[in-house]
Amino acid sequence: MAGRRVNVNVGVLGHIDSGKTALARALSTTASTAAFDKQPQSRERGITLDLGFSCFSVPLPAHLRPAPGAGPEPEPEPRLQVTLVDCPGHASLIRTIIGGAQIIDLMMLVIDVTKGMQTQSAECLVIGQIACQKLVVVLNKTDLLPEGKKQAAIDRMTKKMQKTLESTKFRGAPVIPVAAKPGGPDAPETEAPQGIPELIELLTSQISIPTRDPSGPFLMSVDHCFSIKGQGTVMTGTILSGSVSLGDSVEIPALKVVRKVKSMQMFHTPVSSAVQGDRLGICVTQFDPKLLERGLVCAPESLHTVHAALISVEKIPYFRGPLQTKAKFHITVGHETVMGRVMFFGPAPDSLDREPVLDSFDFSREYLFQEQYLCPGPDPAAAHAAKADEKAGQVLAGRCPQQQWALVEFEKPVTCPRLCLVIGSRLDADIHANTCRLAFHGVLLHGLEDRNYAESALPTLRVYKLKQKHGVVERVLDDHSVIGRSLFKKETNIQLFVGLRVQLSTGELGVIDSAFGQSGKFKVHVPEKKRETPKTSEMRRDSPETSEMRRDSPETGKMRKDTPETSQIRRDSPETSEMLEPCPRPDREPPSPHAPLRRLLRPCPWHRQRCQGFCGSGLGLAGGTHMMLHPRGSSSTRPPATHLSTGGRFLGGPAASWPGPHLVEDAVGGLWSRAAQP
Ligand SMILES: Nc1nc2c(ncn2[C@@H]2O[C@H](COP(=O)(O)OP(=O)(O)OP(=O)(O)O)[C@@H](O)[C@H]2O)c(=O)[nH]1
Repeated sequence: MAGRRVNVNVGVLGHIDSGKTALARALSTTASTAAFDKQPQSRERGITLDLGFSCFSVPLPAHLRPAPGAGPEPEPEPRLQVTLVDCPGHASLIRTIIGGAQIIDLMMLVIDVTKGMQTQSAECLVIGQIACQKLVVVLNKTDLLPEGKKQAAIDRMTKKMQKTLESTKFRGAPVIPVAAKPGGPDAPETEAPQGIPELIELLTSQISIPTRDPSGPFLMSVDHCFSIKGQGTVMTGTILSGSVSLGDSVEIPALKVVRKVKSMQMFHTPVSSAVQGDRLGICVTQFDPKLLERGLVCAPESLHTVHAALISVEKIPYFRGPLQTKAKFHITVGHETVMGRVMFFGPAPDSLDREPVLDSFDFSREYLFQEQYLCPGPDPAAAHAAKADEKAGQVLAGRCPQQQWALVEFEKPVTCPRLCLVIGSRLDADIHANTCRLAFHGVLLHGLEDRNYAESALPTLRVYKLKQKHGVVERVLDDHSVIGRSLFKKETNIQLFVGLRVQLSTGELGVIDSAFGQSGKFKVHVPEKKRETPKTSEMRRDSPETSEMRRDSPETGKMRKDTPETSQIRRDSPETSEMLEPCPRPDREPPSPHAPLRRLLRPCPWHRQRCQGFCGSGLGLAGGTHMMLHPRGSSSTRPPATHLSTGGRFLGGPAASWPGPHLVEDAVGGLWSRAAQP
């Protein structure tokens, strides 16, 4: 058995034909069964079709040796084994590239020096940013540069690459020139590669050994599977977590098959155990290799097969266009890529600034449904996204939350570990279009294993839509109460809304106290003392100004139906944000926030058939108002817009910040509505 070597995985990524395989070949001393385009199809087509693995080893550099006295006694001649993961460059093989990038510790981005950054080099850089911590840029084919101008051309390209990296997390990464196969394909094999010792020196200086953890469940990503006569079936791959020893039982979860480990090898050398980060071949018996091309092998029952997942999501800035709810993407989860449909959602408005949590999903929190992923900054997609959500009434006052999530529903179940990387892409996009096909990335926070998750799990997901409607203050009863109307129909059971918050256009917050009469009117309690003003009567429903506005404004009617205009107004109104603050009403606790509302929610159009209203939109309260139609800063002499908002729970501004002293006639409502239960 071989002694332990320190193994690191270095990915070789780049545009097609940049010379990745030639470079891996020039660097390697040992090839695995799947290296250097050994597949007959690869040779026929002259391109890499699958991940290729090969390795070289060097004396363990001083900076990687444990300090004297720290850790176990070092071996007499410890070595660093660098496993090269040669990824395909062809655009159609991006899912293989994504799979390869997830098992590497350092990425070599190979650039054809005569061409510079090309489309797939850029995609590889994006993948590297998501999956990898360190980068070395290799400028290949320097032999093709004219002799007299070689150095100047290399310097120019080095500068260009450094500039490209400036806006990435790899800022300041080293750039090195080489010629992996001087003279090209027709050059004699005796033609020595150039710059390889320098590259090896650079790589060893850049490598840092990630903390390897032998504890935790064993998980290995398998990239090749083949049989050896008289021995059994060999699965080769990289250990993603835990460790494995001879005689252990391992499961192939996609097939629900458990087998015992008969023998193991690392680059042709038998070993008795292996840990996280090691490149390994596991031999088992009685398993047909045709059943598994690539996938996962794990400790029995340590992985889950999921039909949908809740993921933390981040848009890839280079992806053009919006990320829309209901859109389908190619979703890569670990080493599997399947089609999936997404629904985006963000934090409730009162927790926009919460720090992102990337290791769990909190079902006890409330979330805000989003028509689209919200982009910060001057991204063109940002404006688009904001508009769509504005239309849908999902306005966060122009703010972008710290974290956004998505529910991904897979077209077929995927087997994956918890907290694994997820990448969403548009692999059907034209590969010649020179655009980034990678749309978003994230972490799988919670997998939904039940096939009937729509009925069993989704109702516990508290995703809401923000809705609003306008109402009218009909008359003032006393300093602390008013009678409102036009929020409810005659037949509505107003009792269900008692305790919900309303906000007046002048800023006072109130709470629905009770029904008033039989015609859908209601009594509002306003804790803050309102100021009597002659304006009150002027602003009554029967004031000519008011009725005129009502008649003439088509928007008014539309607002009542929660149309785009409604949210437009929310955004333009200074009061909007106040509606979203916690409500001061220490003397009275809100009722159970959502239970009474559920009956009144209508199903989300998306889930109508699926889960009978999983993210159903709520109904708004209150009727329309002419005041709402005046944008902020309007020169109109009319009073400011009036808001009467209600919520599934109390949302309002602290008492000290309540603005206006007036109680006015008209109102706008808002509702932070709860997803309906089926
Ligand atoms: N002149 C010259 N040609 C090179 C060099 N390196 C590679 N090539 C040639 O470039 C072509 C592509 O090389 P590969 O190593 O197959 O490129 P690749 O990036 O692995 O290709 P894919 O994996 O299919 O994307 C081959 O014809 C190589 O002989 C080099 O340093 N100089």
